[in-house]
Amino acid sequence: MENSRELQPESSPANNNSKKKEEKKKTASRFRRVCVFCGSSPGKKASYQVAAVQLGQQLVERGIDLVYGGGSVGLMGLVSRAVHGGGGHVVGVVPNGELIGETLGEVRAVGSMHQRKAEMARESDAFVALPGGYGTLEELLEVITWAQLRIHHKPVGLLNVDGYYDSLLAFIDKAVHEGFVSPPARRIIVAAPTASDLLCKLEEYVPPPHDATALKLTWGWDMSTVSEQHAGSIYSPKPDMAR
Ligand SMILES: C/C(=C\CNc1ncnc2c1ncn2[C@@H]1O[C@H](COP(=O)(O)O)[C@@H](O)[C@H]1O)CO
Repeated sequence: MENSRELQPESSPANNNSKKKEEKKKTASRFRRVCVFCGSSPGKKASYQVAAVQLGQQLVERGIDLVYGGGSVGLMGLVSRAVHGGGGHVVGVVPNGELIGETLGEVRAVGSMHQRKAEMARESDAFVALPGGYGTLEELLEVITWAQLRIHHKPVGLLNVDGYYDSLLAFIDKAVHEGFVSPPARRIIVAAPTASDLLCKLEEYVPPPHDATALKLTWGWDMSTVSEQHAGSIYSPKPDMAR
């Protein structure tokens, strides 16, 4: 006997509703904004550039805004154009007076490079690093260090395109082995080879437990405005903990 679902015409309201539900399920994210660190150069392999575009497309598909350093060059340009071109919202955080070339979406001017990193971190619910150079590594390691110090509890993802970050991950494993990084702190870094896999892992991320000796620091600025902006934000620690 034919069941009722099979009897529904393609465009029936019942089918449309279930399609909408399916779409919502596929795109729902716990993140409002994700900060992306990536090369101001495109890199030599096409796979790095493809990954930047795919990450942008994944953000749009999941309804997540992009926060980034505001540049239009290299992988930065590719990911921001993918988000903006796909109808997503882009927030570029740029130090006053810095030459950034073409700008897309919302541009936030800050007073210095240090303020830029703080603003990008503060405005985001999670971080993703694509392949990049010194600037990318510095930004990545800073948010990892801030997570270790419990300044924030947001997930940090490494998009390990074509094994670009294998040697960094091996080095960090060595640092654990040699007693300079604790095993729980190693778990701060979430790595995956594709944007889709990485975002799925970040959605499920649970901050590691902290050892009793770990420092508990604050952001170091007045958080009142930010707390209001981020009311109901994910990973908000208990009131007695630093945000
Ligand atoms: C307009 C020109 C260069 C623009 N360069 C940058 N614009 C914005 N943000 C940048 C730029 N260079 C570095 N950053 C930040 O560091 C990361 C990339 O550094 P990397 O050394 O290339 O890995 C990136 O996430 C930015 O936040 C002149 O051509």
